[in-house]
Amino acid sequence: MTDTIRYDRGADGIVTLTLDDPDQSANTMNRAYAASMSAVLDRLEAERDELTGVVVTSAKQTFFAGGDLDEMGRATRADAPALAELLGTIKRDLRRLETLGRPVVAAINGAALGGGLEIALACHHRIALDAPGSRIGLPEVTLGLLPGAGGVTRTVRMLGLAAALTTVLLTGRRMRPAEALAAGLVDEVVATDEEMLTRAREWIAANPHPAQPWDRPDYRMPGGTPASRGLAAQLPAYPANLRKQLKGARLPAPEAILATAVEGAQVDLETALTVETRHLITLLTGQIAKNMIGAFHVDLRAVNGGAARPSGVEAAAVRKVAVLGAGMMGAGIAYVCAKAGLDVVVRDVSEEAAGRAREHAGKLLARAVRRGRLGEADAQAVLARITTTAGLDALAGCDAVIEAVFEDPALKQAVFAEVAPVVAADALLASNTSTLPITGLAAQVARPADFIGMHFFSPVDKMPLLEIVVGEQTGDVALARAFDLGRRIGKTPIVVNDGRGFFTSRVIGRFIDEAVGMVAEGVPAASVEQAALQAGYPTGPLALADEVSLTLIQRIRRQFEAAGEGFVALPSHRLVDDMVDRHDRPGRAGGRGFYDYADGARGRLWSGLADLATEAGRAVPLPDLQERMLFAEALDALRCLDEGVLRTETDANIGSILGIGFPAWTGGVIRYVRQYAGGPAGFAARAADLAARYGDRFTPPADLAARLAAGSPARDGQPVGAA
Ligand SMILES: NC(=O)c1ccc[n+]([C@@H]2O[C@H](COP(=O)([O-])OP(=O)(O)OC[C@H]3O[C@@H](n4cnc5c(N)ncnc54)[C@H](O)[C@@H]3O)[C@@H](O)[C@H]2O)c1
Repeated sequence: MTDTIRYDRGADGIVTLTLDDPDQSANTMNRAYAASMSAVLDRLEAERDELTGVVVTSAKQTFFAGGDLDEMGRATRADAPALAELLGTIKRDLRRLETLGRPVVAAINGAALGGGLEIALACHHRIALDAPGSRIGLPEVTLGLLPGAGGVTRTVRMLGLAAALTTVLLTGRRMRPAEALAAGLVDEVVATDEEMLTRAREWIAANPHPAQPWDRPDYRMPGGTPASRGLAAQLPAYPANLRKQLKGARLPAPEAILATAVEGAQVDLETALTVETRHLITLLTGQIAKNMIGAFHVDLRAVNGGAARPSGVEAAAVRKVAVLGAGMMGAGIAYVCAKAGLDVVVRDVSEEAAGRAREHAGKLLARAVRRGRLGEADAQAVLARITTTAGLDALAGCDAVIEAVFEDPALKQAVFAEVAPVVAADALLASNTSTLPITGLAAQVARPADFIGMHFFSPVDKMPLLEIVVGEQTGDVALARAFDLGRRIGKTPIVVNDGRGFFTSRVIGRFIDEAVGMVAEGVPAASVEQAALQAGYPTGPLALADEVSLTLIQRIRRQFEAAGEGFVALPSHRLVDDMVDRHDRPGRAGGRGFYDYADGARGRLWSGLADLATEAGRAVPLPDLQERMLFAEALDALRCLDEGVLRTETDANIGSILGIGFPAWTGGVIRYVRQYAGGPAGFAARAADLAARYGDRFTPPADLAARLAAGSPARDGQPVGAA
């Protein structure tokens, strides 16, 4: 088997273990690692008397990437014994390392996430290099897993139960080295490689006989053990607090992490490590970890790697961006572009209006400086890259235009006509419209091949998705350029074909329609909101509708109706009209919508809602409430695939989770169809059942099961949304 760890013993008796898997771009906890680590430990133990200490470091850009997700993502119940054995070997060797009787220092030269940090936790001292992009943490929970190479066991013993759970294990936070230091995960942060190795040697010299805290006779768990009086009094509240944090959603990984931590804190270290393995294997062989690994490891890598970028197309890199409109979106787009090192010129109707983009950037930058994420000089440099104007001259030389004026086709066309003669002759022309078809907008533009949709999400600095919309005349160079620009500013770009609302705005509309429709039927609004949160949606649909604004929802629907194009009247339309036209409840910005708002904060659901329903207090079972929302979106996503709006399932899955809050446990909207109990056929049967009860919009595509049959994964878990 490949040797993945180099062993070098210096004249000073210090052994440097260099993690360097020759077959992979990053080190992972695969079988080759396990075999190499066993061999290394045999040798360390044999040479112990001649050794001064050990430094563990890596030859890769990242220190160590973590578990072998490709293998873990395929695990079935039949693989459980082999997995348990592999985990057992990995943990036994890390235990041998920390009980070697010689000082062991982790020289963390890059990202140490998951397995990487778990190796470092088995060292006596951790020094992290403050490398750009370096992140430290245990993000397993975000993949539906738990840290199973000692990560739960050691963080609980190092930080205490409460701190380990709330700062590291349940958040899955990927921390910068300075944050990891503050959280107590590393002991030192240094600026250079040399300093890291010097400090490692110094620490070894000063600590010839170290032991892990938990191996010392006087060890006390920080914050007490579950048996101690203080913690015992708080423990019964933990599951309830977790439920509250998850807004009632039943997610197996956080629950398993809590169980592992509490159980492990009550037993000796060896037993705790076994408890961890047992819980990890349950998660690994279940469906939800597969869904999440599929989305956040496989799909995300494919999308960011350029699966949708036209291959072999050369596209000149964008250097100077014109942003038209300094509203909420324009200001956000200007900020992310400047932050990525691009020059930005923001134009609005007046100097004052345009200036809001700089104010917005100034606020975000000041916050980043306050939080220690950015130096003052760097912040000033970002701000200096943003120029604002009401004129045209400053736009000269821009090689991309991103338009974010009001959602009005005539206005959008007018601003493009104004700026096109001023910017570079081959500048990319992009609109951030959220619903208007790109082909229609391009019709009035001089260079339709360079025209494209770049649909950002609010707030732009936080939301990772970019939906690139290809119009009928959009050329491959424009697509490649938009894609490269998206990656340059740190976004995950999916690529879709044109259509009203494209993919994301259209499908999220079905979620809101279905929820509002249930309120119109007489389902209590609070039940609808709670059902969505328990299904794993990050926000209730009625709160979301208020956020979007009911006036906008009404306007978009009327545009759609006017355009014909297969418009279907829905029960929700009447309710939205009632809210806006008769009761003056336009949504959050207007201070009143489904909720009341005071001083910008969301208050209670409006008490008048029940009076607008056709029936009082309609009882719909919880699984139906949840699946009406999930299915409404999934069925429309399938239609998007049929109509060619969506080009790939991968884009659908990533776009649905990152853009419109489709529950992450599903692994994305099409994976939801595939992994539903009984596979696509089971999904189709349940859709037919919903159609019989609630309306034709749930009728599944006739050949769904056959169409999705290829590559359909075996299903061996239960959907949690209906729990
Ligand atoms: N709000 C969202 O969540 C969201 C999300 C994605 C896309 N969008 C789309 O982004 C666009 C802008 O939305 P927003 O929420 O930022 O709107 P906004 O109302 O906050 O800002 C629009 C800005 O455009 C400016 N403007 C108007 N006419 C102009 C002109 N002739 N030249 C230059 N600037 C002009 C206005 O002064 C205003 O500052 C819309 O097309 C919208 O559909 C919005």
